[in-house]
Amino acid sequence: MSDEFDVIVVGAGPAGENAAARAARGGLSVVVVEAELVGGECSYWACIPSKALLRPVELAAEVGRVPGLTLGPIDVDAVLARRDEAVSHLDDGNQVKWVKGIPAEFVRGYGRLRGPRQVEVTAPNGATYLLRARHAVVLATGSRPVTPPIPGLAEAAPWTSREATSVTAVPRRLAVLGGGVVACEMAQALHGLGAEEVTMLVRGHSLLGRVEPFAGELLAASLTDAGIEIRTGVQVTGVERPEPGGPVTVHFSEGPPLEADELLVATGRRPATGDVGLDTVGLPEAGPVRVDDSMRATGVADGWLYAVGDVNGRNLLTHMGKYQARVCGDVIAARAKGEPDDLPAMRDIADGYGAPQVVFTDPQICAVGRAEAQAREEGFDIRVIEYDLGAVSGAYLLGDGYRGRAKAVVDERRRVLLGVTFAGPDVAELLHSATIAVTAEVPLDRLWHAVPSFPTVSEIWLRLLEEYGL
Ligand SMILES: Cc1cc2nc3c(=O)[nH]c(=O)nc-3n(C[C@H](O)[C@H](O)[C@H](O)COP(=O)(O)OP(=O)(O)OC[C@H]3O[C@@H](n4cnc5c(N)ncnc54)[C@H](O)[C@@H]3O)c2cc1C
Ligand SMILES: NC(=O)c1ccc[n+]([C@@H]2O[C@H](COP(=O)([O-])OP(=O)(O)OC[C@H]3O[C@@H](n4cnc5c(N)ncnc54)[C@H](O)[C@@H]3O)[C@@H](O)[C@H]2O)c1
Repeated sequence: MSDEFDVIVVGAGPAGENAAARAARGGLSVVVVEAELVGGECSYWACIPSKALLRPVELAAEVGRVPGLTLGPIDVDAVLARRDEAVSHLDDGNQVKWVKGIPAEFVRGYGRLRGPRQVEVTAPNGATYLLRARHAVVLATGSRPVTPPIPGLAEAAPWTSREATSVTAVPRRLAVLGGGVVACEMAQALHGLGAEEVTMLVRGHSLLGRVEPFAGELLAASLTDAGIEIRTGVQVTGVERPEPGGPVTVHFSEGPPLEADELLVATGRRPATGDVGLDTVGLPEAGPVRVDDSMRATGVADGWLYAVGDVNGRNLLTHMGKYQARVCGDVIAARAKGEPDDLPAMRDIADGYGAPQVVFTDPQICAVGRAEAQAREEGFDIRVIEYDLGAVSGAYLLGDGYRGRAKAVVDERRRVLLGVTFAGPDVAELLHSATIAVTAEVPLDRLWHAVPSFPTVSEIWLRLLEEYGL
């Protein structure tokens, strides 16, 4: 194998894979370096297994809302077996084949920058060798979970999202530290799969900090109704697990301690930059790799370094990492060939709009664009419209007691949408309509002519526009 390529991609999660594919499509030679499994966190320990665990729980909740259907107990072994299928039994053979077919060279090993355009790879057997890039190096190393510095926490061997998504025996008593996306999704999944006592320990006063407050409230009500305990405003002061594999005890600044069989720590993630040689190219070793809208790292002479996905800290979401990667691969190819590098598709615009995100709980929480508070902070002249999703015929027909709500933030000056949030069962597929409306800045008077079918949940669009006065 040659040691020189047009492009070196470090990290083969969804972002790295897509950057490599686009650069190769542009005619460049590419090598992909991956330390663990091609497909990254998303494929094996994050998006895919978590959704495989949540789906039966969500479906069970839906069945419970439709009179005439009787729900049997969930066959947990079958659910775990399907999860194992979904993560290809942690075998990335097919993904490696895919990378080779891009075409790209693939090497298994840990990559570190070693000065401009150079990456040192440490192979699984410990051998090291150097790769050189003629045009660009793309860092796509993802992120790692954060463990807060709580006395005794690290020693208590808590679960991260990896252990939670690869669960083989559901614990009877589960404590969950955090109130964000991972905490909510995994609390609901594991509770639905048999964890009898699930206690969420939330530092703040609401779930899902960044979304519209009503969405977090609806989700909290649903989790509580299902039997999950949510303790808000708690401060964890210490954790103990005297016997490895034995019960874990969580201590608080106030009130009695909590004993559980496992403790899941879901307190955010940080970009995986600690040990990738950023110091050798004059960048800070910690924190995200700052990039411009062509995904090129700022502060690097000659502009040969790029960063896509979680590692640049823009939006820690698979679809956003893949989008950035498409921009990045195309820009690198254009620059390498001396072609125009500023075509409309060659800049990251979507991250600035407010990335679309679905939280796959029951109810699902979907949002795109700016929430009301953010729009106000940014000084927009806004009007807010809200509507009860349960009052839409299509939603009513989905089941009894459908609880949901929608909210839209309108830029009054231009009469376009700045942001939309849906919370309710089965609303995930609605989100893309909102993403199009927000991204394309469709005037409300034009949106009025996008007639939703009857009786679908999409009629929420009609109701929101009527609320606005159309
Ligand atoms: C539990 C959970 C559920 C999630 N669910 C969703 C979801 O439903 N939808 C969604 O959009 N997002 C979800 N996310 C977020 C999503 O997983 C990430 O945004 C996504 O994986 C980021 O992709 P990436 O390619 O940047 O990084 P990763 O997927 O983390 O991949 C990075 C790759 O780089 C490799 N690597 C790291 N350092 C090196 C090195 N020095 N040399 C060689 N290789 C290296 C790693 O081994 C890894 O394979 C979830 C996250 C978690 C934790
Ligand atoms: N469906 C999805 O799209 C999906 C699912 C899971 C994860 N993700 C992505 O993965 C990333 C990581 O998710 P996450 O839930 O770990 O992070 P998060 O940022 O969503 O939530 C972190 C939570 O931990 C709390 N917290 C932080 N430090 C704490 C401390 N010291 N003590 C107590 N609580 C503390 C925060 O208040 C917050 O509630 C997110 O950015 C998310 O976008 C996406």
